[in-house]
Amino acid sequence: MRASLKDLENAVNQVKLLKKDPGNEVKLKLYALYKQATEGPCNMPKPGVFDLINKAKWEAWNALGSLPEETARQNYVDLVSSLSSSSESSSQVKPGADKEHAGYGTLVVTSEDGITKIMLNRPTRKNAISTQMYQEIILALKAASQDDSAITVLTGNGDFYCSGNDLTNVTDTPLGGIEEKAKNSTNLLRDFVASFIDFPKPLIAVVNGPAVGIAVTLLGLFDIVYASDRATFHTPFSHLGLSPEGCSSYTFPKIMGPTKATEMLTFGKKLTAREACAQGLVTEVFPDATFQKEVWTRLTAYAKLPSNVLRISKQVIRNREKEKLHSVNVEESSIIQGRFLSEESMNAVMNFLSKRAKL
Ligand SMILES: CCCC/C=C/CC(=O)SCCNC(=O)CCNC(=O)[C@H](O)C(C)(C)COP(=O)(O)OP(=O)(O)OC[C@H]1O[C@@H](n2cnc3c(N)ncnc32)[C@H](O)[C@@H]1OP(=O)(O)O
Repeated sequence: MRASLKDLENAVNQVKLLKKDPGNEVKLKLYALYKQATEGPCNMPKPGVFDLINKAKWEAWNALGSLPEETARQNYVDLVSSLSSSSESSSQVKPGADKEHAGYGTLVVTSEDGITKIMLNRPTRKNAISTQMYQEIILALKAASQDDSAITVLTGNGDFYCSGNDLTNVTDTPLGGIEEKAKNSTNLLRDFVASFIDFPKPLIAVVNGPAVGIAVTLLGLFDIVYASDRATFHTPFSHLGLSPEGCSSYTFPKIMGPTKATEMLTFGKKLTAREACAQGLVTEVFPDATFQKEVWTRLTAYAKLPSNVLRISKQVIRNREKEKLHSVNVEESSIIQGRFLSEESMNAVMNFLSKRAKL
């Protein structure tokens, strides 16, 4: 039986529920099949050469030629069905599933032995931070700040800690266009960073693998940073036409001195875990083979200390910097808003999306 309009509608809803991001190529295919199924052959003028995202969409749709609408509908439904079954059968590690907090799509949040663990859970995208993940981290930090755990840990699932901002975040441009997108992204970035500045209890980063971009800059706002010796620390802002964020323009020079900070933030020098430790960004490095065991043993012992005094000590150490950090965050966010709209930044993102560039 051929797929009906109702089947198409159901498949569109199913796409929103996929547990795994299907990747840009599949998303383009879905876009093209949907347009073909609902509007017939491509009827849009070809976008200009710099409008790379719309050009990619146009090309995908146009490539379907005169494929009949019913066939496109069927192909769309079949493609979604294959994505749904592979997403259901994918077995991601979900430690502590019995203590898991429900309601997160991009994170696994667990509380056990006085520790709330927020684990970035997009391992097939190297834990890149999607818009949804930014929002969920804000919510998870808010919940953790009010729960009865003594400490909170941020870590990554899979071989990466986090590959930074998800570069496909720019592709869902709202009706207000790219300016509105830049404004929304900047507001989200500002609120996201603010939730780290304001976090009231000890916040520990368990850096299980490479860290990129905003995942690195934020480390200056953590109270302890433990790293596997496999981890690397890379802030390729200039390569991406972007400026420093996460309060790093203030915290990095304080932590490592202005010249080392410049090598990282301006020139994109990638540090090994041992180099990052020597520069004070990382607290301690562990061999990867024993990383999880050693770190969790230590954290479990720390979490047994009286939780009120842990909060108070953190606040004594950090509070006098808070106002300054908020003003740095506002300033950095406003500068990066302009960078998002720059040709340098747009070209870098497009090069990544069209697979011409990788770090
Ligand atoms: C809204 C606030 C904005 C705040 C601004 C923040 C600034 C930053 O965070 S800048 C840093 C941005 N991040 C990057 O530039 C990293 C881009 N990724 C890479 O260069 C590479 O993927 C990697 C070096 C991280 C890993 O390379 P590797 O060969 O090991 O793996 P891949 O095959 O490339 O990755 C698997 C899969 O994941 C996708 N992916 C990885 N990182 C990102 C990302 N940051 N955004 C979007 N997608 C990412 C990658 O494309 C692969 O996808 P496919 O399987 O579909 O090819």
